[in-house]
Amino acid sequence: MESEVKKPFLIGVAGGTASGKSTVCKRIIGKLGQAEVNDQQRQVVSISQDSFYRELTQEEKLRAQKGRFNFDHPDAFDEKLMYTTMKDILEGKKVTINSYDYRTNSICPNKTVTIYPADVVLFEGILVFYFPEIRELFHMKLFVDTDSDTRLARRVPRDINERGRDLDQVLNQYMLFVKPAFEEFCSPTKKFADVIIPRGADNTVAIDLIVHHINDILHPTASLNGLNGHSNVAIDLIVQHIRDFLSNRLSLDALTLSPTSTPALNGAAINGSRGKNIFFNGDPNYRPH
Ligand SMILES: Nc1ncnc2c1ncn2[C@@H]1O[C@H](COP(=O)(O)OP(=O)(O)O)[C@@H](O)[C@H]1O
Ligand SMILES: O=c1ccn([C@@H]2O[C@H](COP(=O)(O)O)[C@@H](O)[C@H]2O)c(=O)[nH]1
Repeated sequence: MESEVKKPFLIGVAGGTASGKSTVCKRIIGKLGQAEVNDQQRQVVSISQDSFYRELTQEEKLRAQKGRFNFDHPDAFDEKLMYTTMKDILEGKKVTINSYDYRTNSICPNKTVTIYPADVVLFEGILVFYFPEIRELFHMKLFVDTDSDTRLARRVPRDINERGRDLDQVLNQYMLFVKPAFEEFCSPTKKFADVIIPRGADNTVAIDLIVHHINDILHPTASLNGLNGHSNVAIDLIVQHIRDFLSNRLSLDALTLSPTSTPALNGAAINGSRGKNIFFNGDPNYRPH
């Protein structure tokens, strides 16, 4: 008998550099109890767009070493490889992806990672919503929206401590490429997101809502509300939030649905009991910042 093919629910997680994309993915995986599960058994896996940086020419490598190569431009990625890999994942195939080395600005030779078929796959990166064909593959799109001061303040120590850079290099690269490319290519893709997560992993309400949603996908029979995880993400999450809220017997007064949460849901916001906002982006023109 043929074994069952796992066709996963694919979630895109976009956001500027150091916005907290990988931390959000780790937090989701941890809350789903998947962090300690071995690679072959995992139901929820995360893949970074960094694995799809293309190989540089010799001339580009020399520029990269001087901080003069634009790693924030869409051309820095192998779009075709990203697309075929995501298609294979969606067909339930086992795939092999590259490991990327920031210190050498290149793919690690002889080091790949096997991604086994899973129920939920998170694909995170600065430009995961940029390429239309890839964008259309996602069942759910999240945008981690952290202000640029915070992102720069995080990127500087990270690049110095973990990516082998010095302060001048990090700041030059940021001013020359990272900031302009964020404004031109990354930030405009926020409008494609189903859910915008202000403050990334600090936003526990948003993370909990997303975890609930994924749990419903992983355990459909356990779902209290019979929601369809592939359809209206914003409405599903709001309904779940209200159900949880009521079942936890918290004060109804603390929950305020924004006036924009009309049936049309053109950019609804929930103000949670701890004053944490989650934006459900139904409106392409909606911008929290
Ligand atoms: N909510 C947070 N509070 C404090 N530091 C954070 C938070 N989220 C991420 N970081 C730190 O900021 C840096 C970038 O986070 P990361 O999740 O790798 O961002 P991205 O994947 O968007 O580049 C890391 O050093 C991480 O530990
Ligand atoms: O060789 C490289 C490749 C990429 N970068 C920078 O990395 C970030 C994307 O990674 P995040 O984890 O989302 O921050 C991008 O802004 C590139 O500038 C690099 O410096 N060197």
